[in-house]
Amino acid sequence: MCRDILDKEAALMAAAPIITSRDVHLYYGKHEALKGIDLDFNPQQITALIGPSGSGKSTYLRLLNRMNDLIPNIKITGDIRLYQQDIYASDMDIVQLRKEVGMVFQQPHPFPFSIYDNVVYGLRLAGIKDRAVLDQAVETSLKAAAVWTETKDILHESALALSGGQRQRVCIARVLAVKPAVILLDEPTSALDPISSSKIEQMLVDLKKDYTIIMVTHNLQQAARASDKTAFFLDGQLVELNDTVNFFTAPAKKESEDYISGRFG
Ligand SMILES: Nc1ncnc2c1ncn2[C@@H]1O[C@H](COP(=O)(O)OP(=O)(O)OP(=O)(O)O)[C@@H](O)[C@H]1O
Repeated sequence: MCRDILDKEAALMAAAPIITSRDVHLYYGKHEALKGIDLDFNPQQITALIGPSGSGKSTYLRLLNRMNDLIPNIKITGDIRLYQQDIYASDMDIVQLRKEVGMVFQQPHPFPFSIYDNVVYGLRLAGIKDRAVLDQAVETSLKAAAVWTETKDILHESALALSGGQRQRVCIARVLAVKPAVILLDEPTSALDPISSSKIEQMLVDLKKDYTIIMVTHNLQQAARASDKTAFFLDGQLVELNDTVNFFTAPAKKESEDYISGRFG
């Protein structure tokens, strides 16, 4: 779908945003959790979504690959586009959308299969059976996710036997294997120890040359170290989107300054 309509390379060369969102509102029943979000995401950048608990970061992130769709009593208005295509259009192929916009969750939960079978899961779903193609995808994806060295000799052992940090990197490899354009991460390191967290952080920085990365994080140091742009959410609104360096050194809004200096949240 999307790639056929607007060439990905052209979008990259023009540095046009890959995802645009305009006046996005989301209601859980009567509760307005997002109150008119305008936010774009550029290729080859990491954008950190930060803000206090309940400010709407995860809700917004999940909108970008329609993970909220099955929640009862939900109402979404506004316009969200991937490669200029309305992802909430009635003819949107959601399987294809989720291939383009992959998601990594907070808890590192691989499937209860081998490491190999985890990584090729999406490819097999897409009908790919050629062993050489699958083998190559496993190696490339595990290398890109910085977990190849630890797993190359145990590919056919259970992914559940790995440490939390290794499991999370296998989950990231599983997403990378289907070659998405965008990777969404919802607090990907909050369940991990500092060493595992920093490996994942470094890996994301290495990956950004090939992806658009959008990450919810509560860790302000992580946002400051790893992201190019920071989007600060408060009470369902986007208070400020800024270059990360500017956000943390000279925020444009008083609420941002209060948040990063620990005055609330
Ligand atoms: N499935 C749901 N049903 C009803 N209300 C929800 C649901 N998910 C989130 N909310 C509400 O929407 C608001 C935003 O929640 P959301 O989880 O997006 O915030 P967040 O900024 O990601 O918070 P946290 O940092 O704690 O994860 C909150 O008031 C929350 O209670």
